[in-house]
Amino acid sequence: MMLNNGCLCCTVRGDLVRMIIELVNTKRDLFDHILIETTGLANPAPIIETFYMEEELAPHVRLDGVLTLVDSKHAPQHLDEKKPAGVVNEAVQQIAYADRILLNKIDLVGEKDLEVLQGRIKSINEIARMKPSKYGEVDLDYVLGIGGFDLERIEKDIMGDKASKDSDHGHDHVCDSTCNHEGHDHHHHHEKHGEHGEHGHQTHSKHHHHHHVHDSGVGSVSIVCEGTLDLDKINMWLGNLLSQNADDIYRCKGVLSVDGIEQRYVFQAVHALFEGGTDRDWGADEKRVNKLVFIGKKLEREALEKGFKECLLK
Ligand SMILES: Nc1nc2c(ncn2[C@@H]2O[C@H](COP(=O)(O)OP(=O)(O)OP(=O)(O)O)[C@@H](O)[C@H]2O)c(=O)[nH]1
Repeated sequence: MMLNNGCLCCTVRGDLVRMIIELVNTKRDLFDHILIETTGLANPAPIIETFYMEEELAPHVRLDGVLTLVDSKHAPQHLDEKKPAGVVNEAVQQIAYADRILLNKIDLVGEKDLEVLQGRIKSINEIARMKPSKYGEVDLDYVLGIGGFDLERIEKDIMGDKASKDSDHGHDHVCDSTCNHEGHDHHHHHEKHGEHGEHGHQTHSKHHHHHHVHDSGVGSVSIVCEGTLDLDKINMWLGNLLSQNADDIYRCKGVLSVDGIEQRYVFQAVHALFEGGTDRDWGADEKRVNKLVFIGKKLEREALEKGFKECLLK
């Protein structure tokens, strides 16, 4: 089925809803997944938002994830395309919203160029998993059943391999990204990254934080900080942050330790659309480490860290 109007926002939303409802009504039980392929120029946000804003869809379908197919050969030139002030180029945007990235046509680029490209992608979207491919050959599991919006998967998504690496290290720091220690304030720009997960964290050991800002102004900021949050303060801070920066915060995910709640509080948001709840209990000996990742435009790490830190119990 084809959506022909080629437009974004509300028009697509209406058409998309009608098309999905039609599929559900005519072919129910005949499909397991629906793949929506956008044009190369599409902003993924209105499509993602459709699944959260259109109540008609909720009983029938749920959004599994956003997969971005990158043409490794031509991506650099698209990422470099300059747009008028305030307009983010589409290639950057499609990477920023992705849960998974398929780095295709790797046979057409050298290893070095591929590494640089991976670094650039990671500087935009630090949490999307990336996989190189030729002719789009990839296990179906990589592209279906992503669970990019599932609250149960938040921790895995935001920490990836880091979760186990960090706990293996047994870090005993109270707070790493919001601490005021001198000398730990390093910024990564990931010019030479390998695969996701091989993030060089061992070398940065204790106090790492990330502040990735791409030329387009789109990047990721993560906060990893042990401590317990005041419920009212974190509620207020996160609520205000997401509503006041609704256009600029594309996606965010987090696991929080909140005073008076025995379970971990997990959340994810797409612009101002927020979804959160408790998941498992904190372990008796488990360090209560808060982890948040923001992907968006004009993110100010210092301000985010400061705001977050003010929500911690003194
Ligand atoms: N060398 C090489 N060629 C590829 C690979 N994947 C696809 N192609 C070729 O690239 C050409 C264009 O395909 P794509 O870039 O995938 O085109 P597309 O973006 O799907 O096209 P539209 O959906 O119509 O925009 C075709 O001839 C493919 O066979 C790859 O991994 N390596």
